[in-house]
Amino acid sequence: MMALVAGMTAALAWLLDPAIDEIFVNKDPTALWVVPLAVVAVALVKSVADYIQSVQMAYVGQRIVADTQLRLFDRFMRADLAWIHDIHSGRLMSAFLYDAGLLSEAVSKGVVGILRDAVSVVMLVGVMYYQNWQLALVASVGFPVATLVMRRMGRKTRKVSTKAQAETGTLSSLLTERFDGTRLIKAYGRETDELATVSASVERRLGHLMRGVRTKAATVPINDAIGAIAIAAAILYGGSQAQTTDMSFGAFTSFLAAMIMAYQPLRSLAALNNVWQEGLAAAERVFAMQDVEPRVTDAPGARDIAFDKGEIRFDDVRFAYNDGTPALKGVSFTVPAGKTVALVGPSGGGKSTTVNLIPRFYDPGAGRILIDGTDIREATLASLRRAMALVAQEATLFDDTIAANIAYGRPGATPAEVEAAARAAAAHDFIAGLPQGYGTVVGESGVKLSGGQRQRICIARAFLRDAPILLLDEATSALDTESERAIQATLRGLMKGRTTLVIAHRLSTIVDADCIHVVEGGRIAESGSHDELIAKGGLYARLYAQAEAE
Ligand SMILES: Nc1ncnc2c1ncn2[C@@H]1O[C@H](COP(=O)(O)OP(=O)(O)OP(=O)(O)O)[C@@H](O)[C@H]1O
Repeated sequence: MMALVAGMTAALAWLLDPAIDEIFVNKDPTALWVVPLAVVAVALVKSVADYIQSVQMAYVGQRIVADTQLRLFDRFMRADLAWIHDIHSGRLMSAFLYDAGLLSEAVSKGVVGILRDAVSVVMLVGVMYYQNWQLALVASVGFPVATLVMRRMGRKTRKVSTKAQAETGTLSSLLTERFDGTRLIKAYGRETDELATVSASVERRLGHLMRGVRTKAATVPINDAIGAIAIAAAILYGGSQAQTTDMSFGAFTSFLAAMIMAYQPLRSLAALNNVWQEGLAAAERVFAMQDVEPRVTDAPGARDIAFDKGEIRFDDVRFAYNDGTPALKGVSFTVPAGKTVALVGPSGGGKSTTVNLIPRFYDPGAGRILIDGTDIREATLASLRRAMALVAQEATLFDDTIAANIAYGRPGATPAEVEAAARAAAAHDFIAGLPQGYGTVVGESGVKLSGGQRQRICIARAFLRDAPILLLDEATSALDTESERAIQATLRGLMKGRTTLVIAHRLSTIVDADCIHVVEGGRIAESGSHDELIAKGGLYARLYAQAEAE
């Protein structure tokens, strides 16, 4: 298709020769009809080919965007938590939306356009050489200069585009955080300051983009100037030749037309080179993200293990986050099957870290974690995580129906099963009271529900998951005492018969636990039942007394 478009473009230029020589010089009456008809026919074929090519080009480009986005999303979903936390969400978003778009431009306009224009130029230059090779040689002096200009401009575009992308990442992070924190911003009256912060980033981005625009805008006029000089040289040389030799008027006009027509694709080649450079820079960034291999993966020879009892054993587990500061310095404890063990202790002691190691969100630096006597690294990630339900502090909901949110951990659950889980979580009554019942859409992150209602839906989700291990991360910390008591009752139902590891700040909620470990400074400082620990009069007793006083 590309060759057809280019061929037709060259054919139009070539047609000028017979047109002028036969019609105007020889006054041939047949040519008067044939040549215009040929022009129309050639133009028609070119138009149709142009249309098909445009659609094809756009499809190729958009397909690449879509495929890149899907590959990136798949990568992000499988990436390590540590990687996701290290990289700002804005960078992920801008790779997803901005870089993928640049890539598509580069392919749809860049690759295809560059090929098409290059073919056009070669064909038109062919016409020039065919008509008069000496003249063509004179006219070609502009090419090397134009190429040099293109290369310089391309490099500049690439540099500026990388800066603009970095700023796009910063801006999307800023925006996401500001939108999430609207309540905070309003409460502290910081709207004007936030506008200043965002506007600084928007202006910086505009600056980078404008530098790119100026480079791109300068490319074409510079090449035009070079082109004008080359055309002038051709006219000068051609004109002087015409005066001394027998070069026909038609041949010279055809030559000049080919030359002028060759400048159009040459101009766009220069512009396309910039698009291409931007695309290359975007491709580098996208591929760098795609190439990050997750470290938490199925070990070679990992098996699908059906953990049924769920006994959890930590065996001298040590762990440090990426920055190197140790978060766990040798933790050993056991959660017997079906029992409840609580982790308490001062903030930053390492409770959440301990819990995060069980589903292998991170892998320990040293030591082992065993479930039912098997090292969790011997199981596939899927089978390991199937054995547990997580009720986290944040009460994460997606903007979907209540039914879909409850069934998140068990897709394909029947409406009756969803309802049974909701009843067990004491959520059925409030859900039934909503106008759309289980079909109610909860809003972004569940904004349309109260904190307690969100928490109940998360508990219902865990009920439906029906896994032998239950990880509770301060599940009730966001609630008032009354809702907390109500939720505690439903949680007790959920914990029954399951191996439960619970993190709680409110010590009153874990008095019944079979065993309590006090985690401090990455170590277990004390262990025992509530009564034992109170009797001991150590850290737990002090924390408990403090909590009571509040
Ligand atoms: N993603 C992270 N990257 C680096 N360091 C971290 C990260 N998460 C936690 N830490 C550090 O690890 C230590 C243990 O944190 P952890 O969240 O496990 O404590 P915690 O006992 O759960 O605290 P809290 O009760 O306040 O939630 C802290 O010193 C914390 O600063």
